[in-house]
Amino acid sequence: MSNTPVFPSASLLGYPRIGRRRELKKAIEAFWAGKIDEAALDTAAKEIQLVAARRLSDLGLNEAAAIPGTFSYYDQVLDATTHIGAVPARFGDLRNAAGELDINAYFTLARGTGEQQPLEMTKWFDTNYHYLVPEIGPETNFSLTSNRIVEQFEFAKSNGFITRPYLLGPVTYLLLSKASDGAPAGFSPLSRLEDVLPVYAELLALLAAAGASWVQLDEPALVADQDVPLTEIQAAVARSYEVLTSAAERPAILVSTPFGALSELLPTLAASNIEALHIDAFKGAVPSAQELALLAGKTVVAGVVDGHNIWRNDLAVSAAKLDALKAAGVAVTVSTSTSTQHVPHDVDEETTLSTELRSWLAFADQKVAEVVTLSAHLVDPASSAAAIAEASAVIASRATAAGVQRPEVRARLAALTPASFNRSAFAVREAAQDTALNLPPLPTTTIGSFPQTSEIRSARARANKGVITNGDYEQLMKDEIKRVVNLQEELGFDVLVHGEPERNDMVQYFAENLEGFDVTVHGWVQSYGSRCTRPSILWGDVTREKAITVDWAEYAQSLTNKPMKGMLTGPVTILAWSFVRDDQPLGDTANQVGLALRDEIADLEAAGIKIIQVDEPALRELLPLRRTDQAAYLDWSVNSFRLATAGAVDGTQIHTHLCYSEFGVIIDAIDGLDADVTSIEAARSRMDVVNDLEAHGFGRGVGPGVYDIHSPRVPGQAEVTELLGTAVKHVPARQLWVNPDCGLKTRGYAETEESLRNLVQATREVRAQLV
Ligand code: MET
Ligand SMILES: [Zn+2]
Repeated sequence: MSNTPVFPSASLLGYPRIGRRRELKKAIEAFWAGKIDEAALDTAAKEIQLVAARRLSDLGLNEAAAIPGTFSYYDQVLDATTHIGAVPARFGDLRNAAGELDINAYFTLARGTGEQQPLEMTKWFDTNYHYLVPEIGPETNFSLTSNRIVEQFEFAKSNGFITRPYLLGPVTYLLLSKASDGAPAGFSPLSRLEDVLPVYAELLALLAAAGASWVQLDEPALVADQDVPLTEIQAAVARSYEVLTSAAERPAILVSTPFGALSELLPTLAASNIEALHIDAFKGAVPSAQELALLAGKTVVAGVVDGHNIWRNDLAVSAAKLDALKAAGVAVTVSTSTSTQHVPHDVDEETTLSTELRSWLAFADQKVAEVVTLSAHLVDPASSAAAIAEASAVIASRATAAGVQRPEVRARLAALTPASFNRSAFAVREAAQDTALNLPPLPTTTIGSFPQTSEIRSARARANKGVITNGDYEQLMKDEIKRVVNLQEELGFDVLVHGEPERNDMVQYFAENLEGFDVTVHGWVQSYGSRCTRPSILWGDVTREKAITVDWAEYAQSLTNKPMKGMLTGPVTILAWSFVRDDQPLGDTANQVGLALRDEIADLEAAGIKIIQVDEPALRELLPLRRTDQAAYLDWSVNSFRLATAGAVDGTQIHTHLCYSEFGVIIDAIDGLDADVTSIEAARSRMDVVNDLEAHGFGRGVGPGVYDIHSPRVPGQAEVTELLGTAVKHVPARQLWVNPDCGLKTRGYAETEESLRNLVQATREVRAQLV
């Protein structure tokens, strides 16, 4: 590059792409259902991009390259996969006549086909966003097979916006990949770096030709400890940015490193010829003077505004960080710590929240304003002094607001002893539960939810609007519970569930019924693909005023002689899927939730419920990205679950459920939960987890999922039999449970019935072979 363009003084790392009213979800799902064609989908996607660009520009991001080109139809990792042509061989050739991976190929990778499972999905760093895992092997042919990001840039440009195209960086791409099915043992996707880089260079050349002044290469994997040795990663980073910066035609390069401090890799990036480096100065720290000296000549894009949580920024603290950077003599500009794809669009939409609570919050649009204010501070401190003082005043008032600290909650926490966290020995519990439950070998069960039909959703909407009475709503839910119970009886399940029709969401439902939380109306964030969640806001001390789930569980149990599982969401998941107060340790907040759940469990037991499942699908999600921080996290998270469950009597069987992760790393923690039975996602990874369970010597009940519920495909009986066959080879049959990977709420009834029927039939087949 001869002349480096100026990096915008205020920018965002990324912006929500689902649309302010989830327009993308609606368009994509309509496309999948065959209700709209590709052209209509394209029009909807363009409209979302345009609305976002106008909004960001109005909010003050009007320098060239300030607006991030982070729109995606499904996932930013899948975007990279389709751009560089990394289609796993098992899909065959998905390219169209023009040699491109078009939108149909794209969705095939995301959703699978009749024969092929989709790409595996796993969580994106310590967020609740899930990406599609690339499968890379020696056979992978890399070539430029999509121009989508170039076209998106051109579209924005034709409307007057010079955006900053986003691409997942090559090192992170390969570090997030897994070895393909055909790869030899020990194969490392990173070994394909040399073959990937030319495709990236080609893409950069196209972006430059289209007029992009800056491109953002996102390298979050560099802030997380990896299995690959650091020296190899350093070499890969150095090599990547040597190749990419030496390309003749390219935009200026910003490398972004969200989710924590860059530490050992900062000098490596500093030594490269990239033009700008983003650092997470919210979760990470301001780099030392020595580190900053290495960055001379580059623009430092300081992520001082948290992109991952919703609290109003302490502008005084951020301004001090920026001042320190400026004083060190670096060229500094202001940004968010991460993409704001992890927060909702706009606090101002939440008119049902109190003005007080709203004043404590900053969603994506408010974060833009914060970034703009802080960039003004760098130029002229006087210009933003009033805004900074106002933020300080609001944050101070939050500390003493009603409900933020409740003396009775604090007293109860202070009185906990080690005994509050322990049950009897497992052998004792097991004997008591065998007597109480009398289950067959390989007991069958489901994870809790049954399809949330449009009738259920519309009943809830009508009840919320007052169109039907609460009594009517309750009756409709009871009818649904009866249908779900009858279906399970008919299919032959051993342990039943009520189906959770009354729950809009497994966390929000509890948030709505506990003190200390508030819920939003429009606060959606993308979870994966077209799926969005609406995280609740945990802002105060948590208490339970009355029983939450007991009436439903009692009613469901009254319909059957089989055991009915009580169904609760665990403290860690409630925290992980809410926006959580940042003014006290997470462990204290988790224990407050744990105590509320403990009371609920006591009430369920009193109502005659013998099996209680406490879901912790998010246990892995909050795991710190640096190994040195993990033990402390696992300690408080596991303890909060134990606090919730340790009040149960020996004969009550406590289940837990985990999904969305590789479990190897947290298997000790899963063991530490001390649940009697653990169900785990396993079908997408084709039972990988049983090796971990075997190696660990996991000794309690376990149900590795045999049916991937994230895709609409129905697993055949033979497929389930085969998965179970694998499972019994690694886990003693007397410990084994049979269940789907996760709840069924996103599925339709037709495919659910067929899949569950196959599951029960396969179990009978495998049971018959047990001796
Ligand atoms: C994401 S885990 C879901 C667990 C919950 N019990 C359900 O079945 O939906
Ligand atoms: Zn699950």
